[in-house]
Amino acid sequence: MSTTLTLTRPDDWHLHLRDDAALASVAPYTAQQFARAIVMPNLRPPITTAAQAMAYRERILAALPAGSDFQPLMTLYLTNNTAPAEVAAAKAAGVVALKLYPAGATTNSDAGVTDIRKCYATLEAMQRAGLLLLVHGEVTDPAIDVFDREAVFIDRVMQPLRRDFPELKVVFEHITTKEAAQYVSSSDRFTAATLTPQHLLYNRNALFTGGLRPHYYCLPVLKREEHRLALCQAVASGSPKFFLGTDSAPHAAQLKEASVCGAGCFTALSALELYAEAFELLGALDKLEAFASFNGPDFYGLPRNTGTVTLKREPWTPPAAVAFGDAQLKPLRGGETLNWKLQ
Ligand SMILES: NC(=O)N[C@@H](CC(=O)O)C(=O)O
Ligand SMILES: [Zn+2]
Ligand SMILES: [Zn+2]
Repeated sequence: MSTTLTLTRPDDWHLHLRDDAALASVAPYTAQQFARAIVMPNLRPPITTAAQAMAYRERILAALPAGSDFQPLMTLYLTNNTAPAEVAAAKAAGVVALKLYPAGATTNSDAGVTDIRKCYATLEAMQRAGLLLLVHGEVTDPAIDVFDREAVFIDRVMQPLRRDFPELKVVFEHITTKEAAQYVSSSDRFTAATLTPQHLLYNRNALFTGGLRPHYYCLPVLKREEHRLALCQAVASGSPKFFLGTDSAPHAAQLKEASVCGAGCFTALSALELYAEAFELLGALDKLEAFASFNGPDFYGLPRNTGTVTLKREPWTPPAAVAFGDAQLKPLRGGETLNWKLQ
């Protein structure tokens, strides 16, 4: 049994950093674990222009600890009205991707896309410019069961999108089902997926263990065990189409522990430790480095990082709560023992 794991410095390809005091509270955790992160644009109001993305980037850099070399990779929030000209401006500003939120699908998605066909000219411009499309892959049709919304999204949105823009690079974010794992596995080189630690570690029972557990509630919601197993198989296969994206999504504890609980799990504080636990349970620790450090940059067409990080088998307990601006934030597995520790 190995007691030390050394990896090329990893990146987080799906992250929520929020803004203002919340940003200042959470950015240091990610900067400690990762060299780069894809920063989601679902602020209020959303980041929809290159100029807003550049200003947000400056606020992120200002929130980092002195001496940190962490690099935020910026994204725009795709709307029905995103102009093709904004794609050119985004490209020039170093923005790497646009994010598709079906309107109403998740946290801060009300400004999202109501019909993907309204975005076709913009998607065409992205395909030409080489900007990626990142997708929250759930339909919002209230007639579709919440647990089926990802699978139905594949038929209704993903298939037509892939047919109409075959060379647009698409990341199916935070996949949660065997249907999505299968779809991405059998797709061509223009499609990939991110996986969160919670969807590799837990099935939907975690939401109901001894009572309702709001800190395990995120979207897409945790699924049945057969789906978790399919996700585990996908990452254990070593396929380069799957890579690390925590979807760490901080919400103040008082808003999680409320009659209406916001969707999102905060995992940035111990992300690598949680992934190491998942890969160890799978007997696939040898696949962790490619998942965390190679597959993402290779798909995005960015250089791999240099330098390494080390995880040690060393039991520790992350704090049950940390500061989140003036509020509190409860990390997933806070107050519980983890077996791996980032050095
Ligand atoms: N994953 C979540 O449950 N929440 C995310 C939004 C998202 O990634 O869908 C958030 O911004 O809070
Ligand atoms: Zn999402
Ligand atoms: Zn997210």
